[in-house]
Amino acid sequence: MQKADNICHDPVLEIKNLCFSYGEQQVINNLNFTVKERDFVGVIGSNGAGKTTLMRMLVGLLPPGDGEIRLFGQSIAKFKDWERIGYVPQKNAFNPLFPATVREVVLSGLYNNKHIFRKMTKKHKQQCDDALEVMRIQDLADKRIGQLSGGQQQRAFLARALINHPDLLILDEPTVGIDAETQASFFELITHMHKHHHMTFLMVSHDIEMIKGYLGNEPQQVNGKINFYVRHSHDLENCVQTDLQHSVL
Ligand SMILES: Nc1ncnc2c1ncn2[C@@H]1O[C@H](COP(=O)(O)OP(=O)(O)OP(=O)(O)O)[C@@H](O)[C@H]1O
Repeated sequence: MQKADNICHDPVLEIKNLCFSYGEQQVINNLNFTVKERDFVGVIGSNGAGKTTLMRMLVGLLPPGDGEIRLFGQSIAKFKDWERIGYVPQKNAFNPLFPATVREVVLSGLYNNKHIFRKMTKKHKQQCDDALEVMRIQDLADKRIGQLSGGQQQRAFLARALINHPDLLILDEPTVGIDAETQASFFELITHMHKHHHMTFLMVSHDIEMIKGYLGNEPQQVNGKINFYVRHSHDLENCVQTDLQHSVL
């Protein structure tokens, strides 16, 4: 295995003096935090602590309040490379009649708002097939998303987040509402990806045992009610990029 520590420590995300309020209610108060390439960050906190608010700011769905957010070295106000960030939002209960197929859900990950009417090319179709294959859900491609089990749906949403080969993957309580066994295998999948691919992870979870098991017992930082547990890239054995398609998940 090749060791190349020096290429693994660029900051992916820098948060400086960040504050955020909904009206009079202050939710995030003077948050400072840096995530470096290939770190795995677990975000733990009680209900209403502001975790989802923070994630939504980081993916550009909420305008940041006071302070600064930098993504891949660039101020979020100027940041345009949204393909570099994959996002699995909090799971919502699906109406089984929701008309989109798994393939359509995964393909929607290719388009940001500006390109929603972009024509689908052969390359896009191949990217979609690759993401379905990586998540081992090719056989579900033409099923309606609402017909899938909770665990299968989460694989579909993960495939959607991976379709652009993101450098940073943000997951907001990805296993909520899923049985314990499926949760454990989902977590195994994520940690396998962390160890074997050149990706940085930020994951909100209520599963303190799983977070501690992978990231250690003590949070690296506490901000208000939000605790950040971290496993740094330099704790991993190698920093070599691996193509998602060429490893067995
Ligand atoms: N759109 C909104 N408008 C006003 N207040 C909001 C809005 N979204 C969230 N809040 C409030 O902000 C606080 C933080 O909410 P947020 O969803 O970020 O917390 P959380 O840590 O993700 O909680 P949970 O663990 O329950 O998902 C809560 O008090 C919530 O009621």
